[in-house]
Amino acid sequence: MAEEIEWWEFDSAEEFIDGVVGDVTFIIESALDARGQALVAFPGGNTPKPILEKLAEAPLRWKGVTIIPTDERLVPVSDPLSNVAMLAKIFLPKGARVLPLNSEAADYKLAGNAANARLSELHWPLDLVWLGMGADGHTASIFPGPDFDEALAPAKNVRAIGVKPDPMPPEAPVDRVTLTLPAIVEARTTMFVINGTDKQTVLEKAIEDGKKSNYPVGRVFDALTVPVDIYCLTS
Ligand SMILES: O=C(O)[C@H](O)[C@@H](O)[C@H](O)[C@H](O)COP(=O)(O)O
Repeated sequence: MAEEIEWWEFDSAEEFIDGVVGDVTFIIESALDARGQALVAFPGGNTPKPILEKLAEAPLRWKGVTIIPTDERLVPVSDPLSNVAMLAKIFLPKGARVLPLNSEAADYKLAGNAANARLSELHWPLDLVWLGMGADGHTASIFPGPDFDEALAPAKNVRAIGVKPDPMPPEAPVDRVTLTLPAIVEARTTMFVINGTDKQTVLEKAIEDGKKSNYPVGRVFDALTVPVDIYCLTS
């Protein structure tokens, strides 16, 4: 279980955005200073969009930054559900490198294998994994279903796998590729950014239940060893 969990609650969207942007900027800047490059994973969904747009205005040396999605919905990049399309649109103009997890692979398992091969060429671990959470307690694309156990305990050095959620999440009912639990927990820093008191209640329960949790996010918390910051917009 994460040794230290710090909750940051905001009732103003502006302060929530500024709070997350300030901390992510600091983490990227520190990685650039220490290693000359930064490797970060950003989530998809709706909550991060205005935060990412503000983050892109930060005066960072974006050319040294590689960004991957924490997970990807297996849709064409022209689809509004595409996570990498959102990241590419915001950060490619800044000169950052944005790497996709999706591919033209024939099925979701092959797409996972292709993503994993691509990721193996990066300098691990991640400097930052920024995670979102669905109201159903999924995080990244770690969902209940046939791939759940593999996402939590994949073969050695497997950082991404294909996932078929069961049940499918109504907001984006498609197959996915996700970072695996080991790829997430080895990150130098971890943050969760969530929106709404319903999600806050789910996350509190998941953390309390840990290993016994029915929520994927509870299983992730149980495995985390670094301090975790949770940013929550409560209004
Ligand atoms: O589905 C994805 O692509 C995600 O990366 C996912 O884990 C997301 O963070 C949550 O579903 C929350 O999404 P919202 O912020 O849109 O509620």
